[in-house]
Amino acid sequence: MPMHIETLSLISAIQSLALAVLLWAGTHGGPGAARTSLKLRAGALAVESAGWGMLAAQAWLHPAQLLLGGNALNLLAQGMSVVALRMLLGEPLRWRVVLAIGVVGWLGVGWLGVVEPDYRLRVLWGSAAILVDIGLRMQALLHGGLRRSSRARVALLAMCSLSVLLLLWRNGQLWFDLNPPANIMQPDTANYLYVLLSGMQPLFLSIGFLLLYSETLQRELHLLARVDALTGVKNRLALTETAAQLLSQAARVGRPLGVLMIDADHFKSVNDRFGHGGGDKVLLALVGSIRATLRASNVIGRIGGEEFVVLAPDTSLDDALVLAERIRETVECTPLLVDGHLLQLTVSIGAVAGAPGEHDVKGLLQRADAALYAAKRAGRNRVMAADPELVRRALSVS
Ligand SMILES: Nc1nc2c(ncn2[C@@H]2O[C@H](COP(=O)(O)OP(=O)(O)OP(=O)(O)O)[C@@H](O)[C@H]2O)c(=O)[nH]1
Repeated sequence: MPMHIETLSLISAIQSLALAVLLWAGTHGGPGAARTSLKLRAGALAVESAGWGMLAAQAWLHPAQLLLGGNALNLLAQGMSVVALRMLLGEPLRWRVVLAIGVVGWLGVGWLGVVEPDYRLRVLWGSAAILVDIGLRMQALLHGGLRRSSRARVALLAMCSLSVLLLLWRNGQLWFDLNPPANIMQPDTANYLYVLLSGMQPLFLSIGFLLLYSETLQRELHLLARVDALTGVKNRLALTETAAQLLSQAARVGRPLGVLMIDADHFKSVNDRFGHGGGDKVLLALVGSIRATLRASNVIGRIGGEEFVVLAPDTSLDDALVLAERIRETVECTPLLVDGHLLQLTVSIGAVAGAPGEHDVKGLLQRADAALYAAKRAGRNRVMAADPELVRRALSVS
């Protein structure tokens, strides 16, 4: 079938531009870094489109203009895509490396195209630069904290591998074919195939990038839905999930799980005195005090207004009581400065330990809550352990 490199290039230019517009249109909303990466990817597509446009308009361009301009745009687009992908994955951007690859690649291609023309070496040089860029992408995909099952990861890794194969085939064909094309514009089946396949890459890479973008948003939403916006600790949903995991773990290793339910005393009066904003600052400071007494394996979450839960793996009831007393003492002995006034906050704590093999998170939290209720009733600023009779009574009250 007769084909024209110019026509193929024009189709790729239009396709890349359309993709750039689509991706740009999708950059509204979404969290900061992911949105910026999508914009960068859209920008790369626009630059790539201009590169294809130059190839399509080769009849009106001087060969040196086409060579230097086309390769500059191509290398720039590759570099921008690498940085966009790494940004989306939260990996170090390595933009200096990317810039150096682009500049060295472009200078080499220019030298081998204008000063000492050698088509095969020029393609090899340009391909080497693009291969390093692809390597940076694959490295980010392999180490970027994506789940192994991530579809976007698989799709993009496959695309990168195909790009490598295409470059290897292109160079192999130039070095080992008996009758290789003398330049990209020559009407030749290998050239048609190369231009056609490289022209399809922006489409497939963009689909992979969008898949990755959507996975990233889902992951961020999942995390956001599990964090308490004020204090940054786990919220009720996340804490219940973690408690269930820790209980299963405790059952597996045959060790108890300590649970503390902590509630600030007379917090309403704090709000009345300092306003809601001042109360929020006190809650933040309270989390800081509690955290200061915890071990790395302990987990803290906020399950209500001024109510927190601490999960302590491998902790018996006795040890949980010791930990609770340490928290109570730390809070009592740490005066808080709110709007220039010193505030002496205290907490009441209910302590319980999930027996090895226990799986009922709700029941465990109810027991801790009953112990907390008892600590409040007994005068506040104290620690109480759950006892069965107390729990029975508390549950019949609620
Ligand atoms: N500043 C602030 N206050 C909150 C927040 N969530 C709940 N509160 C307040 O916490 C107070 C809790 O009051 P109560 O349940 O009566 O308890 P308390 O005054 O601490 O009394 P005891 O728990 O019985 O010692 C209420 O005034 C709520 O408005 C919050 O996110 N920020």
